[in-house]
Amino acid sequence: MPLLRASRPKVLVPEKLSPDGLALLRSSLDVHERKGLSADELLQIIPDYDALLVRSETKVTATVLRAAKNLKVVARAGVGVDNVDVEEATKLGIVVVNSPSGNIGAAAEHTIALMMSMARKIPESCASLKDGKWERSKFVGVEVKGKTLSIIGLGKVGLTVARLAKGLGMNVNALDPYASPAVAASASVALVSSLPELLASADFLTIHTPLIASTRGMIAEAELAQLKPGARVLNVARGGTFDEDALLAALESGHLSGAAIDVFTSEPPAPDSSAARLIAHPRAVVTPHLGASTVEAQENVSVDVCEQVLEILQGSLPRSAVNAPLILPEEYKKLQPFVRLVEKLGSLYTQHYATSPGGAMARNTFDLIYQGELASINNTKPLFAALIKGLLSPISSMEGLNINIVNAELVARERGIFVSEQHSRDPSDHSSYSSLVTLVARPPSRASSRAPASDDNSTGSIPDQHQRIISGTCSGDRPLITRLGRFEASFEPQGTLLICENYNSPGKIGVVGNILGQEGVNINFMAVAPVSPKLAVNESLKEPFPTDGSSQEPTAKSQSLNEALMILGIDRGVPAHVTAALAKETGILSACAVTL
Ligand SMILES: NC(=O)C1=CN([C@@H]2O[C@H](COP(=O)(O)OP(=O)(O)OC[C@H]3O[C@@H](n4cnc5c(N)ncnc54)[C@H](O)[C@@H]3O)[C@@H](O)[C@H]2O)C=CC1
Ligand SMILES: O=C(O)C(=O)COP(=O)(O)O
Repeated sequence: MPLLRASRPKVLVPEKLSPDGLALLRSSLDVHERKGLSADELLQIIPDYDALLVRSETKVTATVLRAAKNLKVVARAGVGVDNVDVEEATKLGIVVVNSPSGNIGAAAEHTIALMMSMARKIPESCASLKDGKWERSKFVGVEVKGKTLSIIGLGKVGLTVARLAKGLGMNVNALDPYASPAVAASASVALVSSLPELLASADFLTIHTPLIASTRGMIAEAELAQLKPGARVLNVARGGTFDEDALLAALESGHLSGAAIDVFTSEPPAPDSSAARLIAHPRAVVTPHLGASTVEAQENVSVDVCEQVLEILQGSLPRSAVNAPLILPEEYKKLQPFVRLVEKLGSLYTQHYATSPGGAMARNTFDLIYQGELASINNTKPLFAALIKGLLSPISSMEGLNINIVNAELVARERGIFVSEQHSRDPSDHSSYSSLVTLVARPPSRASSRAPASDDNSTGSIPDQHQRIISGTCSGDRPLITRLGRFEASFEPQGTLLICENYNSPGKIGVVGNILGQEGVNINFMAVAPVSPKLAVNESLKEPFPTDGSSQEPTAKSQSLNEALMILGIDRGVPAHVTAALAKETGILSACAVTL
């Protein structure tokens, strides 16, 4: 049974986040806002937390992540994740999510605001006037209309800047190896194929790429020299894309008329650094990383990542995981209930077959068969991950095991679990259900005689009844178990369930009810699952019912149409001695409690 932590999951928020998102968390999580933590303090307290919510200031290093024993998610309330060691998070199975579009408009508008401020010398004329001066001739600017704005990186922010600049009457060209020509054309942006070509045409140059290997130091001395004398540059993306020494030199030499900078290599910049001298330069317009700092953007990103934190802590798919396989929104909608279902199949398997008394013989090779509409989904990685999580979480402490789409394959490999995923489009296989998922645990002899996770049985037909098989479907969003071993079932895999295999004769419900009553256990619902006629063993193998009142584990020979499963939803877990006592009752073959 999973080891549950007594307290509510804890979320650490070491930076200023909009309260709109945090309010979503407070009803189910403990939210601790701890602004101004030092790196050491963060390291000290991080082991306590299940989720960490950051903006750009907190450095989520490998050391922090390794110390974060309970951490399931790092949520970046913004776009850039360069302050998070995503590779280490991936290794540790920690999901990193961001808000890929919540602050795009804000960053683009800030870029335009800086461009206009620089063109019309707003900051310095404002400061002069506040200083009591009236210096009209000193602050003659330039117009942007008819000028060329050159954009490096025509992604979400770059494209929004392009559209705004077109509205100002600018000519816009862009360099981006991954930009769609159709999208660029629709925004009247001319795509150029080389950086020298882009630089040569720029009156204003702006960069909107992430800080990655190919963009670090991208605009250095040689590139600045290729700009027209008097050109102006902007950086609202990331410090480090421009070489700050070279930028300072180009301003000081007068080659550049201006630089507008929102982001710096080190934030806040060290007092004697080039960045600090850039900030002090009279022709630099600077802001302290304010691109995303609007009320609207902060609400957007806060709500976006807080929703994802909730989703992840509830075991659902995050919509914007940075370190997980991409899943299309329409697939997400279709897959989500099945992710829950498959996790339940795995957990039910482990608790019912692998860890229940008499079921200890572990099997590690599984078929996971998708039938019906589900068979047409190609990206089933979330389902695979859900299975691994379901199989393993009942036998691992929740603290130690943090399985998700990021690390599921690695964990499965390490544990020697092999899963062969099969897609069956044969309509006869899933009868009345629009989609059906079946988990088959292969018997050890067959499992060991084949290569792991290859795909024999590729037709998806269900193997024989001697295997441990669980099938399920979704009714709307509700998962439903439709088959458990030989039994045709229909129950929701939710809460604590007592599963008794018994001879289908009168009085069994009363016997079980009595024993549970003595333990003070309430029964919330009951379902009976008969043997499916299709799945019953050949009648010739059938043995007579025991007459001595003893009950035994069912063998292949004793399996018959006269057996049934009784599934009771109960209000608490039952100790092992109760299931043992139940299994000793006449006509009850086995009893097992599972928590799903
Ligand atoms: N100052 C601030 O407060 C904010 C800064 N940002 C930053 O803006 C940047 C852009 O964000 P988004 O537009 O959302 O990202 P995005 O991923 O939508 O776009 C980035 C674009 O850069 C292109 N790119 C990557 N490497 C390139 C290269 N070597 N040469 C040319 N193009 C290249 C990509 O193909 C992509 O189209 C990020 O660094 C982000 O962190 C975003 C929001 C606020
Ligand atoms: O979203 C981004 O990439 C940003 O740079 C915004 O940073 P911030 O959340 O304002 O610290």
